[in-house]
Amino acid sequence: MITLSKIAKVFNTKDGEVKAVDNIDLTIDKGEIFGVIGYSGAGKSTLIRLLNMLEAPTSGTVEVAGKSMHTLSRQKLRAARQEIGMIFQHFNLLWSRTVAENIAFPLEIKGVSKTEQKERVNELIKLVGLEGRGGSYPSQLSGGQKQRVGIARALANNPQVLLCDEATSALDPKTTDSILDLLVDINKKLGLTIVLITHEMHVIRKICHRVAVMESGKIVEQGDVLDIFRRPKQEMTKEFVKQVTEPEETEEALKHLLDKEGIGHVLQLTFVGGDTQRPLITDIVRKFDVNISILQGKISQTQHGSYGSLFISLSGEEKLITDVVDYIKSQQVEVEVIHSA
Ligand SMILES: Nc1ncnc2c1ncn2[C@@H]1O[C@H](COP(=O)(O)OP(=O)(O)OP(=O)(O)O)[C@@H](O)[C@H]1O
Repeated sequence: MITLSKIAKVFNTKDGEVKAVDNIDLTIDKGEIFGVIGYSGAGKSTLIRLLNMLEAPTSGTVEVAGKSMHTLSRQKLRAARQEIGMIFQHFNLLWSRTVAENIAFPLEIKGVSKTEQKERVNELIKLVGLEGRGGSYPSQLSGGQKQRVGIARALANNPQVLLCDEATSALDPKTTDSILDLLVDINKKLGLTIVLITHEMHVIRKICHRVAVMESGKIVEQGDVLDIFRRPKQEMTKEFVKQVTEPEETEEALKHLLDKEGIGHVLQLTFVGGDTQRPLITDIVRKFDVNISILQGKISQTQHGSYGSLFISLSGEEKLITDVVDYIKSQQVEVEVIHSA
């Protein structure tokens, strides 16, 4: 659905050139929810804006839904953009228009008849769960409801691609989850390809199929979300994965435990997919003469299955500990000794 080849965007500023996007190649499949994660300044906004030509590339090519976006005339670009909806962090609604009028706006521009507009707006209001709010003004809505209007408006022209620019960053965690659920629902119902940018790994974990990690204008790592969780390679990726698997409290709690006398060996086990339901700890206790204490554990759900990490402490003879570690490895569960007694 989307192919970027050797795409670059250089801004000329008073202080010299800024390479916001630096020679990126990227392919996104039809029907996929693809996430781009990175810290502030990594180039995510510029990258997503290159997809609908809100930014023109300095070099490289952009293909979206079969069109070479970078070659289109202004008029053709306007038509091509109807295949690409976009939603924003601060919603970008028209404050003097009602919900229904906001959603109808792209249809008006396209010259759709009033009757058809009304029908389509009603469908969209239903799709995003805003029944009964068509006559309200944006100022009368909560943040989550405003984003629902943004989504309905972005879908008005039946696009093939939806771009989400930090769409949940202004929302509280519960509202974020309800908007993410809506995006998954729309992706499934309409087969829509979704590209989102975020600085929160929670967003990636919850809805994305694949993810690219961006740093200084480049993609430093990309892959299936579950694989990236299982084996992050780059330091930057490891940091983002930790946001979800080892939040600050876990780190603090572990630090506290590791400082204690007689904590023994501390192992971090990582389970993926069906592994999370296996009675591995029971197996270890039955097979080996060791004592196990469970220190911390967490299972997270991704679009492609579950992912969990468990911290345990083991006490027993040195040789036995090695045997336990080998046994865990033989069960295809990732294990790392993070503290030796
Ligand atoms: N219009 C512009 N003119 C000059 N420099 C720009 C422009 N837009 C972005 N940049 C620069 O390009 C780099 C990437 O910015 P970009 O906004 O794409 O990053 P980001 O990852 O989206 O960060 P944020 O989440 O903070 O927006 C930054 O160094 C930024 O200062």
